[in-house]
Amino acid sequence: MSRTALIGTGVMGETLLAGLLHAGWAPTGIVGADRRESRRHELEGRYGVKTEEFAADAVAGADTVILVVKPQDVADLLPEIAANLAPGAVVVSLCAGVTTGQLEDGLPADTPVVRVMPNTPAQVSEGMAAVSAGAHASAVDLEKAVDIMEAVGKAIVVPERYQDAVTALSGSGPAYLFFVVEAMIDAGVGLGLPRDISTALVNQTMYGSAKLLVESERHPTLLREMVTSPAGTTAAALRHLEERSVKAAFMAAIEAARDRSEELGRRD
Ligand SMILES: NC(=O)C1=CN([C@@H]2O[C@H](COP(=O)(O)OP(=O)(O)OC[C@H]3O[C@@H](n4cnc5c(N)ncnc54)[C@H](OP(=O)(O)O)[C@@H]3O)[C@@H](O)[C@H]2O)C=CC1
Ligand SMILES: O=C(O)[C@@H]1CCC=N1
Repeated sequence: MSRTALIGTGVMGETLLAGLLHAGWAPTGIVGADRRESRRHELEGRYGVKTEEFAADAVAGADTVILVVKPQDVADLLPEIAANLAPGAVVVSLCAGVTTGQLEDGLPADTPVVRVMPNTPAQVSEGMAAVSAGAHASAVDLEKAVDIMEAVGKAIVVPERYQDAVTALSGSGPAYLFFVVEAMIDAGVGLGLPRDISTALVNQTMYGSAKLLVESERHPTLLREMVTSPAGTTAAALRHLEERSVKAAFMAAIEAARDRSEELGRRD
């Protein structure tokens, strides 16, 4: 029976764990590693998976090892798992900025490594992941990572040189949209709406707009123009956003995220 080790069970690790189980993966085939005892009990109780305190114990006998620790923790983790990695095991890293080359350098020679950038909508099976093969990963190894991510949403294969941009766009992307949602809810409250009513209006507007964008397959500019009546309310609002260079601010913000991803990849 195949065994998957999940190293790091914080926000993204738990998202993936829950998504895989929801997609029908057997809990007996997954072992999680978490250093905190209370967290291990929580995960075992909630998901029925086995857990280990030490990553080295979790990877022993695993054919797939998924790394979901903070990028800053990767350097300490690699020697720990390298010693116990089964021959031929694939290492799938979801860690922002960390390159396949850095991972390969810290793992036994020829270890197949796949770099993935997921996002949190995977919690509701609507994730978007980009997947890139390392130097020793075969097509089968790459497909294994794609299968894992397709269990919790969509996945595309991209050249690794795109990964920092992907991280900035779809990895961090949900946070930008939630930021816009927060701003709109606060604006509604500012206009005198009760917060629960403002929240219901904005949440469904966000959901409906996303669905319309995807299902209609129309360009967002067209969809925006459909809302913007001549000399109407939307035109008045959009003029304010343009005067305040909101699009440029988004571009600069996403460039900053890309730069930070590159910087995380330069850490020792
Ligand atoms: N959150 C997101 O939306 C996304 C996150 N990612 C990536 O996922 C990774 C995790 O992020 P996130 O889940 O947000 O962070 P969290 O801090 O929530 O989770 C990381 C977890 O890893 C644990 N950990 C660290 N070292 C070890 C170890 N040696 N053995 C076992 N567990 C360990 C941490 O434990 P402890 O608390 O004890 O340190 C923590 O529980 C990052 O690399 C991030 O770039 C990628 C895309 C999206
Ligand atoms: O903020 C971060 O660094 C991680 C990577 C992408 C989303 N969250």
